[in-house]
Amino acid sequence: MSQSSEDPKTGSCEVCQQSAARRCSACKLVFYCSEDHQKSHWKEHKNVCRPFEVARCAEVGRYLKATRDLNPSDIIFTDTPIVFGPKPHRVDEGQFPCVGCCRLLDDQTCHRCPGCFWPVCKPDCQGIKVATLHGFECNILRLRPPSEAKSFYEYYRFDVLIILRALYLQKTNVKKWETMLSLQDHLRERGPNSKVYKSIEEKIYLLQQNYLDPLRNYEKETGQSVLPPVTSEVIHKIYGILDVNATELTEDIDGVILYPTASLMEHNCIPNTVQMIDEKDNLRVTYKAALPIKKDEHITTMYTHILWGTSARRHHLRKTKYFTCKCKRCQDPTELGTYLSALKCLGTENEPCGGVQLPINPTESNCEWACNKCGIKLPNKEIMKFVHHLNGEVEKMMAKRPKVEELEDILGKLLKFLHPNHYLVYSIKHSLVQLYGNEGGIEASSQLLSEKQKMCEELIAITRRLDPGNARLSLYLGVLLNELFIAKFKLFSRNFDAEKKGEFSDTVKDIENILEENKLVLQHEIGSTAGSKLLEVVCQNEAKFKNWMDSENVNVV
Ligand SMILES: C[S@@+](CC[C@H](N)C(=O)[O-])C[C@H]1O[C@@H](n2cnc3c(N)ncnc32)[C@H](O)[C@@H]1O
Repeated sequence: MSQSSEDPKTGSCEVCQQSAARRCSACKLVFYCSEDHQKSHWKEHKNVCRPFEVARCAEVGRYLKATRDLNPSDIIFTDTPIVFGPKPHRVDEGQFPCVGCCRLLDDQTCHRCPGCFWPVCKPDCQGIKVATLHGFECNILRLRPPSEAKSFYEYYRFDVLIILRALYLQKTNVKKWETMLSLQDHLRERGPNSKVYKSIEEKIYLLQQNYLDPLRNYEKETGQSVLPPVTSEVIHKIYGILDVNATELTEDIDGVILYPTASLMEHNCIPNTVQMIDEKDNLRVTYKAALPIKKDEHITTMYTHILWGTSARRHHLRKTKYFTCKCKRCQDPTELGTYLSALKCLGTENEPCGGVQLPINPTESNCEWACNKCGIKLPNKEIMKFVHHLNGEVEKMMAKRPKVEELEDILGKLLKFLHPNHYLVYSIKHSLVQLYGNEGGIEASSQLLSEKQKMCEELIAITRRLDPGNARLSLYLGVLLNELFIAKFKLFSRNFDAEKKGEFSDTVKDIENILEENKLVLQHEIGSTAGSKLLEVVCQNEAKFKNWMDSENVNVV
């Protein structure tokens, strides 16, 4: 039941294996040679066919609802992109995308597309020639009249390219064009008085002046029709649709992808699906159940950052997706018992009482915070200002690839004010565990390894609570499990006494379980470069561990 990058038109009949052109219209994954064979196979196929339907409610609009019980790892659907391209937001400095494949580049003296001279990762980048990627827009970009020298980022406005790609759908795939226009655009919230409207107007002006007007002149001169006429309202709509629905790629590829079915999924801060994008299969996405999903339950995904605290997540969702989230995590001041946003209570006159400050009602913007021990209250504004300041300090530090001492220094400062599970503390500790024992080529002390092990275990516990189905944090968890393995294996091999082999069987089992769990967790990341690299490392570590066991003659049944 595998699908190739372009959905095949024929296959072999599920019943008689003859060549077949009739496809199941629900899942589009299986073929039949005749109606009779399709009908006779339905009793069996219905158990694996598309397990959801599109439903609608006043609160959320359209959403996906399970039509049968689903178990973790069950495939819910796969989707191919409607459109893919550079992010629709301006790049002002730093890295910029290759116009062929959106891989990030940082050297302005990079290779150039021979047609339009825009930056590419390599002269033969696959995307340059693909019509729906750079192929079509290249013809338009090269019509731009020579202009006075502008700075690199002012000239190469990567943010408008995705609109040209979307407009091209009118010519290449009317069905995709119509599907795109049927998606939620939130134009009401993005009206003329909004901040976003003004920035889109600026983009439309640029698009018109530099690309669409020269194109219209070209069409007049040659009598060819390249693109149907388009109004600025339609361009506003497309930007709205992209901002509300598109999936962002953030690793080494820096683009956005709009998928048809995935765009109908509802948000939840505890998502019950995992999204797997296959870079090697034309960015096909597969959604699998991450948690058990009962028939009639909503099938959900995550639009924001799972490691952000409630206030930051809700702010992001309000500003970019125009709704307020009311999920279980958002309503719980402790965020599922993780205390991810909690501050230490400084009590009165900076005399700590040992309690923690938590929002009284986190779904109410501007809610007061109160200590869970002494009850002292603080205004939301004060807390937000303080956390914002600390966040700035952390971002500044992380931008310069800090060393262990610098990370420990900022961690010490954060821990004076924040709960040890606070998300800023989590991010510093996540970096620290990767450096402990790996810096400077010096053999780590057993004390440092024990510290590393303890930190990994604490972070793993938080990660599991936040993301019980490994829907979003599998790479984070994979890194932690790998560092935990390193610490435990080093400590074990140091303390190992060949005379007392039997006493170590629990430790061996424990280490084997960590490796096994990590291989399962990283299955979710197999389509990403970082995930597949880490999986390779885990497999190498497993081989090292087995070799060591063999060399020491340790046999645990
Ligand atoms: C990607 S679209 C999802 C499909 C959309 N409901 C529709 O009818 O086209 C995102 C939009 O759905 C709505 N939405 C998604 N999750 C929601 C939630 N948990 N609560 C309220 N609205 C939600 C918001 O309007 C959001 O901007």
